Amino acid sequence: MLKLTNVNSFYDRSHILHAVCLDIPIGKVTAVLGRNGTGKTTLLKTLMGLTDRMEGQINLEGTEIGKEPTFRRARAGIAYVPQGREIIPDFSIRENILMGAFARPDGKREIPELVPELFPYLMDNLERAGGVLSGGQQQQLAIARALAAQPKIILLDEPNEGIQPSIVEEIEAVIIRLNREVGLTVVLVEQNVAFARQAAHYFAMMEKGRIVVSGAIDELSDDMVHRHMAV
Ligand SMILES: Nc1ncnc2c1ncn2[C@@H]1O[C@H](COP(=O)(O)OP(=O)(O)OP(=O)(O)O)[C@@H](O)[C@H]1O
Repeated sequence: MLKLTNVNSFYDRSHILHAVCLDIPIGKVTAVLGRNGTGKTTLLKTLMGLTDRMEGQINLEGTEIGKEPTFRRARAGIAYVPQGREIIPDFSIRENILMGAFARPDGKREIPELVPELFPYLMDNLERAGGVLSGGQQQQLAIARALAAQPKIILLDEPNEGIQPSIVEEIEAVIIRLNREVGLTVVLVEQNVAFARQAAHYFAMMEKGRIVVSGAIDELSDDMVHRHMAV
């Protein structure tokens, strides 16, 4: 279990997450849902230690990690694919992928073995600059970079945002495979409820920095979606 207990999180003096308690089961997909600005990205950043300050506990399979710096959380097996992807445009595909390898437990810098299978385009174009890729290819690259750390848990922030529809289905299929076939634990921030229902086992709905309802995905009712996600 990745377990958050009474987590409060801050940017400078702005108090964004309020008393968040959430159990994220290992080996499953948990979807984090909610309107824009409700703190979904902040929840992922807090798990990575990327907000200015946090109070409360984050426990990963019995070890408290809430006070650890980001690189130790990465070494502990948590990888982060940020919203907007944050590819370095002047670095090649290879260099962008290998940036993720800094957190590999054995210190090796290698293209992860899943890349040829999941993202053949990237494998065939390793020397191309990251900046010339389409949004969908950059999303693939950001996932490949996360996999280079050999993570146990992958945090995905709106992986389909701004991606052409033809590639959305490919990315969705990869996310499902990463869980069902590779066995990764996935925390998925998602606006597309249909995909969340398809991919996730559990959900957490956020409103104003709080988790207002959570549970098994088949307990996510249309009424909850309407109440907490309609604009
Ligand atoms: N670096 C920052 N400094 C101060 N406030 C911030 C910062 N980043 C985000 N916020 C604020 O924190 C709140 C939650 O933002 P967050 O990005 O976590 O929401 P979100 O649910 O992920 O929204 P979106 O779907 O738009 O990404 C918002 O009010 C936002 O303005």
